[in-house]
Amino acid sequence: MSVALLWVVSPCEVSNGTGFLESVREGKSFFDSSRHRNLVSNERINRGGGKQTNNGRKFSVRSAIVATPSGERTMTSEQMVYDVVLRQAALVKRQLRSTDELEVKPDIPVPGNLGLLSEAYDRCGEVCAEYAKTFNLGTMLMTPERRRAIWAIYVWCRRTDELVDGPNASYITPAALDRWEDRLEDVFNGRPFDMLDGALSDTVSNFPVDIQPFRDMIEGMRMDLRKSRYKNFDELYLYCYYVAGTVGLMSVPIMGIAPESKATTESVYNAALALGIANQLTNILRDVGEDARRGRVYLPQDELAQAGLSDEDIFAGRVTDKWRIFMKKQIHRARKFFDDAEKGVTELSAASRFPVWASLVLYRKILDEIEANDYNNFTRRAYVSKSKKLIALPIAYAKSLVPPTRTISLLS
Ligand SMILES: CC(C)=CCC/C(C)=C/CC/C(C)=C/CC/C(C)=C/[C@@H]1[C@@H](COP(=O)(O)OP(=O)(O)O)[C@]1(C)CC/C=C(\C)CC/C=C(\C)CCC=C(C)C
Ligand SMILES: [Mn+2]
Repeated sequence: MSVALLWVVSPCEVSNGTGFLESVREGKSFFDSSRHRNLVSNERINRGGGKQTNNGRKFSVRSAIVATPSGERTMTSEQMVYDVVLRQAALVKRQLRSTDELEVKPDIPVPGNLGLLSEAYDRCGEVCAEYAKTFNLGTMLMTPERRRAIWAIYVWCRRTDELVDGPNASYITPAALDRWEDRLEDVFNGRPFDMLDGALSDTVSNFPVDIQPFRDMIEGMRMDLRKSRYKNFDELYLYCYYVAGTVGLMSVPIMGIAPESKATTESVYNAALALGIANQLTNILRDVGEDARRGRVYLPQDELAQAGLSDEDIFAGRVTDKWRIFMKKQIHRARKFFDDAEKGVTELSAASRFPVWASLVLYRKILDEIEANDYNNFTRRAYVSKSKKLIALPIAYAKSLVPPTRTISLLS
């Protein structure tokens, strides 16, 4: 049945006594206030209006963890995450290889609802334009169907991130995140709660997007609530997958792999995953000081200790030689993930390559800026100036014109 139709009389709205118009109003009010407003109407998720499950949490990559009787894991985070990559790649392979050939189902023209759906997408576009200007500009080259689908996913990710990072973060509990996950299930079942969810419902009914990366992003937010230290890189990798690698897996089914590409689907998904990991590692390296002021240290504890450093050094914010050597290694690792990602961007459909190259080139430059700041990421925020962005964008555009590999790829 049409998403738009279910949207009007959705069981969750009925059971909550909230009507369609109220949901729409929620979506609208979302745009009324300025940058640091509450992106999610937390009312419903906070007050427990959502469906309850018998056993609390349901699925996530955690369920794929193989544990010994003593509770130890027998797989690395990378192996666990690879299962999700294979699952998403298989879903896409079952459909057509490229969304160029993918039949985008037309919205069922229910009078009055078509306009609402397109209004919902427009609102997603507005959020995207406000929060991610350069990226939004890049999406302008994509086909309208893909562009609006990416907007809808962007908005869901942004709202999810805002739950733990936004103005209402201190009220967010694991139970609230469970309800946000129930709401996600409703989105995938064609029962969106508000108009922004409605756009996502429509997107996931048109493109071969698996729900698992979405669930996993919520799992990353749970992790942020319960954890402020990471024992080693394996633990950090899992966190980075949850909050950012997932974005790569959500985006590729929309962006599409070029029909002429001979790269394997898995290799493209691996590259997408790598870009998410690279971005998040960069984000962590940029925000060391800011995170420390919130009592958080994302850097692997064992690597800090090996470098002769501890949390105290980070809280004190001293840029010492030990710190510089440590940071050089961390930056080197992040760059390797960017290198892995680069191998896959060229395989994407032509119009999708530019926004990805643009975001890759600009995010990667943050690492150069950390170096230029002599590794002071305690009190100086590394950022890419407008002029540097202006120089980088034509380079990204030129890269996007390089056609995909035409021979069977050996990309891992
Ligand atoms: C073309 C493109 C970049 C598409 C992605 C669009 C999209 C759906 C973005 C969602 C981003 C988002 C809101 C994620 C929520 C979690 C989060 C905030 C992660 C951090 C992003 C940086 O944001 P910011 O600097 O604002 O962080 P603060 O919250 O302020 O701390 C992340 C670091 C991760 C973002 C991850 C990506 C953009 C992954 C991109 C990967 C692809 C698009 C796959 C490309 C395909 C190949 C084959 C390489
Ligand atoms: Mn954030």
